[in-house]
Amino acid sequence: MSLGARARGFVELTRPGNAVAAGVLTFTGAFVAGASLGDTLVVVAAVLATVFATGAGNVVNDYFDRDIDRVNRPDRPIPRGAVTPAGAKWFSVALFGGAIVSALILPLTAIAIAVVNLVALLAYTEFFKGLPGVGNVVVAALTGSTFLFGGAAIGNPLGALVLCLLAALATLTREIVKDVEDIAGDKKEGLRTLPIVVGEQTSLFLGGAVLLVAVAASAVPFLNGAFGVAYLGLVVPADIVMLVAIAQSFDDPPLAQRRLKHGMFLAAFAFIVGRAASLGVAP
Ligand SMILES: CC(C)=CCC/C(C)=C/CC/C(C)=C/CC/C(C)=C/COC[C@H](O)COP(=O)(O)O
Ligand SMILES: CC(C)=CCC/C(C)=C/CC/C(C)=C/CC/C(C)=C/COP(=O)(O)OP(=O)(O)O
Ligand SMILES: [Mg+2]
Repeated sequence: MSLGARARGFVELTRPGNAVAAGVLTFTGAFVAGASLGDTLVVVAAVLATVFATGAGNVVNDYFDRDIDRVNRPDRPIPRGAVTPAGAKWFSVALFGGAIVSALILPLTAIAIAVVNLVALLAYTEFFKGLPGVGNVVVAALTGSTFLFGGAAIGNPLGALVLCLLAALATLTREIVKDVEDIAGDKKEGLRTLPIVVGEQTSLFLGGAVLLVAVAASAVPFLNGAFGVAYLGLVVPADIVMLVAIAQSFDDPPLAQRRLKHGMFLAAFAFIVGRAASLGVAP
C-alpha cells in the first residue's frame, strides 16, 4: 500500500470532520460565554485540546473496535489494512498527549473537564459502550461538554449550559439510532447495546422522545432573550431536519443518523449566528 494511502488512513481514523466540529463547539461555548479578544490564547488552546481529544477518541475507538468493524465497517482504515492496530494505538497516544499539552495553560476548571473527558474517551469502548444506553450517554455528555469546556477556558464554565444540554440530548438520540444501525456487528461481539436489550423499535421511540425534549428546549435561547430571530431562523429548520430524520429512522437508520448529523451541524451554526447577531456582528 502506498505511503499516501497509509497517511490518508491515519487522517481518516481521526474523523477530521468530527474533530474540527467539536473544536467549533468549544469555540462557540467560549464565544457564547462572553470571550473577548483578550481571551484569544486560552480559546485557541481549548479548541486545540478539543480537536486533539476528539481525534484521539475516534482513533482509540477504532483501535478497540477493530474486530467489530470487520463486520460493521470493513471499509474503515484498520479493517481495510491502511493502518495497523499498533500504528493506531501509538497515534492515539500522540493525540491524547497533544490534548493534554494544549490544556495545560487553561484554568483549573477547564483542565478538570479535559481530564474527565480524556479518561472517559479511553474507557468508553472497553467499559461503557457495551452497557445498554450507558455508552450513548457518555458520548452525548462528552459532546455537550465541549460547550462547558469553552466557557471554562475563559472562566465562565456554565456560560453555554443550555447549548451544552441541547447538544447532549441530540447526540444521545443519534447515538441510539447508530446503535440500531450497528446491531448486527454489536450482536456478534456480544455487546449489550440498547437496541439489543430493549429492541430496535423501543430504542427509536426513546430516541425520539429525547429529541422532542431537545427540540422543545431549543426555543429557550430565543425565549429568554439570549438569541434573536437570526437564531430562530436557523434552529427551526435544524429542528425540522432532525424530527424528519428520527421519523425516517424506523425504516432507514443509516440515512436517519446521517440526516440527524446534518441537522445537528445546522443547529451548531444557529448557535454561532445567534450569538454573533446578539453582539451586532451578524444580521
Ligand atoms: C435540538 C438542538 C438545537 C440540538 C443541538 C444539536 C447540536 C448543536 C449538536 C452538536 C453536534 C456536533 C456538531 C458534534 C460535533 C462532532 C462530535 C464530537 C460528534 C460526536 O459524535 C460521536 C459519534 O459517535 C461519531 O460517529 P460518526 O459521526 O458516525 O463518525
Ligand atoms: C473537551 C475535550 C477535552 C474533549 C471532548 C471530546 C469530545 C467532543 C468527544 C465527543 C465524542 C467522541 C468523539 C467519542 C469518541 C468515541 C466514539 C467515536 C464513539 C462512538 O463510537 P461507536 O459507538 O463505536 O460508533 P462508531 O464507531 O460506529 O461511530
Ligand atoms: Mg466504533
